[in-house]
Amino acid sequence: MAERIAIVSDHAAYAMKAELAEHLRGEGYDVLDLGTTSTDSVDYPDYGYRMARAIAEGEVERGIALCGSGIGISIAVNRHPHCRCALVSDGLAARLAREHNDANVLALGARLIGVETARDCVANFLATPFAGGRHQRRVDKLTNPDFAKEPA
Ligand SMILES: O=C(CO)[C@H](O)[C@H](O)[C@H](O)COP(=O)(O)O
Repeated sequence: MAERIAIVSDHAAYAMKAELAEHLRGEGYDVLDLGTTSTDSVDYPDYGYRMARAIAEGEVERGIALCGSGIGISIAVNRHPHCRCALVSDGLAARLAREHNDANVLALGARLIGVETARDCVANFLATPFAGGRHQRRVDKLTNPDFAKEPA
């Protein structure tokens, strides 16, 4: 069965969201588009919330979140403790976000990168498994900050 991927953006990234959603559908993914639905001005925290809710409720395991810079939406998604959202602007960072950080949301800035770069980021994000090992211990400390402690 096709993996379901959620995608959200604010108005600043509406066009890039539409482009990525179409591309992903062409690649065979089941794309859950959680808005926004036009270039009318909206507030990115509301869309970060939608993404976080889709993950919390098990509708998707992974998602893509966009705004003008990617900064606002990544902060918004990361306010929700079950989300590990990585803001990236190249394919290598997208790969490392999966490999080392087990990121479950990829954030992109539509005003800062072009659509080809965005596609490359998405492709790397979706294709790369989490490496586990030493990275699992660190991700556990992100999931439960009580596990993090003063370094020795
Ligand atoms: O959160 C952001 C900046 O860190 C995003 O780029 C937003 O998309 C941006 O702030 C929206 O700006 P606008 O002037 O309201 O279009």
